[in-house]
Amino acid sequence: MSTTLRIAMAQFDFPVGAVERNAERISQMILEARDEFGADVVVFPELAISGYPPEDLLMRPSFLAACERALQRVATETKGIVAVVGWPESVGSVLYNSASVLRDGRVEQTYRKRELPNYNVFDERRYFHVDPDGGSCVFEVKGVPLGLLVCEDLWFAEPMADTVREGAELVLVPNASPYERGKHAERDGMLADRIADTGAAIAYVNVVGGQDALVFDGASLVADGDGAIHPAAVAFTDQWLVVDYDAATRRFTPVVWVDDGDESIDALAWRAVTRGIRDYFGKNGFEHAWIGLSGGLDSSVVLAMAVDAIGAEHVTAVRLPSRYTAGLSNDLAAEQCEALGVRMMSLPIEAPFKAYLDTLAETFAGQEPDVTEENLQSRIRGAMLMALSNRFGGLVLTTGNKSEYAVGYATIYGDMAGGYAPLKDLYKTEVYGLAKWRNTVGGAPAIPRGVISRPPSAELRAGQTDQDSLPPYDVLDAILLRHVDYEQSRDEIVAAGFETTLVDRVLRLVRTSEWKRHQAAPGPKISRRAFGRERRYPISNGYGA
Ligand SMILES: NC(=O)c1ccc[n+]([C@@H]2O[C@H](COP(=O)([O-])OP(=O)(O)OC[C@H]3O[C@@H](n4cnc5c(N)ncnc54)[C@H](O)[C@@H]3O)[C@@H](O)[C@H]2O)c1
Ligand SMILES: Nc1ncnc2c1ncn2[C@@H]1O[C@H](COP(=O)(O)O)[C@@H](O)[C@H]1O
Ligand SMILES: N[C@@H](CCC(=O)O)C(=O)O
Ligand SMILES: O=P(O)(O)OP(=O)(O)O
Repeated sequence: MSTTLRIAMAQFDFPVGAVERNAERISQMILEARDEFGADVVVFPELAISGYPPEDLLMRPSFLAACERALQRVATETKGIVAVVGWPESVGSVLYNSASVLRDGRVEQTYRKRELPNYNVFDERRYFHVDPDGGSCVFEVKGVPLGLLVCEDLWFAEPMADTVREGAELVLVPNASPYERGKHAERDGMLADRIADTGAAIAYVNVVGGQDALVFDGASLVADGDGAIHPAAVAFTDQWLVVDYDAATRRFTPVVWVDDGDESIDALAWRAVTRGIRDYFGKNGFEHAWIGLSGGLDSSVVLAMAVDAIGAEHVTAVRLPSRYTAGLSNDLAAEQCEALGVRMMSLPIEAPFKAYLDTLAETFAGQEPDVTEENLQSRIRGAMLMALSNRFGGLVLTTGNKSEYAVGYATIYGDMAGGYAPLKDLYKTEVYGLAKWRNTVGGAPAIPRGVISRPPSAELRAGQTDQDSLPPYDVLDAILLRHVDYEQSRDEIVAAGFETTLVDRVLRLVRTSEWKRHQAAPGPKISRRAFGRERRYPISNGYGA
């Protein structure tokens, strides 16, 4: 008779640095997996003890010692079940990204990750080593030989091939794989390759949750030994996934498994950003968001995201009209707050603006007004919003999008003020797409139609629109996508048909606004190349192409 293994996959958030809390939850979850699901094996995501990525916490001996103690404590909970738990394993002065097989109250085997990602957002070689004598990890449960790999290992053929050569028929893979657009298809393709090479089945468990500028989607997977990849589990949601694995057929049957209903690009991006907001607030002890609401697209989308993330009762919109603010702007802001049930305040900035101008009048005598006066208004707004957060608690959500960050079209210490930047990795054209998508999700439009149809404007001088200073966003974004996300040079972009002077201008703006991005708030990465942690350019930079 064929053996069936019940496998519980813990697609949950294990916050970075919360070692004691993580260990306690892991211990409870092991018991839950055994007693409620009848699981034979329970698998946790990569580095579940420390959270991922622990960054330079890994340089603190006391942190590493706490992780080791936590793992040993968790091991004592493993009676009648096998648990796979990831942790940073310190051996003398050497550190490994490890996952241990815990059974019968002890650490039975420890596997050390072989492929350490060191590109894009990953920095693992800064901390971890590869064990030259490491080898594969194969262990039996109810007579079925299981293998163990960690995340990046699966993106290469060799570790899986070695593990299967050592006898594994089913390979368990704890992951900390951050979301970015197109990642689900990439993972499916990679799983298909590994199975085509080896014929072994795979259980892929990914962590979920926002961690500063990263958002992990979970979207865990199982794939049968014949290559059939089951639909991903619902993304961005903490949940147990339970499957039965039939050792004879090497196939999985879902027991507790919810497929992702809407995997459209916009739906996933919205859920990524709202999860990012929720976890940034939750993990940093904030409950309330303050948003300067202008009646323009960006602040309107950020407001709707904040409401979806933390609830309307935890969001305040602030209208900060100036002498240049159109009546329509104030009306649209009010319309949205009414539709979403958000409290709205109005703090006109005319009086402080006039006071600044009066105070500077003598110093600026004979000078023509320019961006100086424009930026003053933006800075007054920033100061007001920060004052509200200082007095009443909470965080200011800043509203800049990727197009604006790319070309420096935002005022430093002005509208760049704030703790978290939800749109930081979304080009303006993508923000339009998300606004339209969100309005299809039922109920009254979350983003007033009038906001979507009006031309974008900073409203910092009479009759201003973004297109006075910038090319149309569809053209700008197409150039930025090539240059920022695909690292194309000036010549390549010009060869693709864009006007030379425009390309030169845009690339110069990107180069000369690097310093602004270095001072910008974090925001969730959802593209293939995000500013901040991923695209790390020098500020002082003599390379112009
Ligand atoms: N999203 C919007 O629609 C929006 C909102 C506000 C402002 N804006 C626009 O953004 C622009 C902001 O103007 P800006 O960029 O001239 O003003 P800024 O004040 O944001 O930046 C210029 C200042 O930054 C400092 N600086 C310049 N280079 C630096 C470097 N390499 N290192 C450190 N500091 C440096 C200098 O003090 C300089 O005066 C304006 O065109 C404004 O209309 C757009
Ligand atoms: N009138 C306004 N009231 C509140 N907040 C405002 C107002 N105008 C601008 N803001 C804030 O600043 C950013 C950037 O504004 P742009 O209109 O893009 O220059 C905006 O998203 C609001 O948060
Ligand atoms: N290529 C992997 C690396 C993740 C890791 O090893 O943590 C991913 O992005 O999913
Ligand atoms: O930043 P906002 O909200 O004012 O949006 P826009 O730039 O589209 O006017």
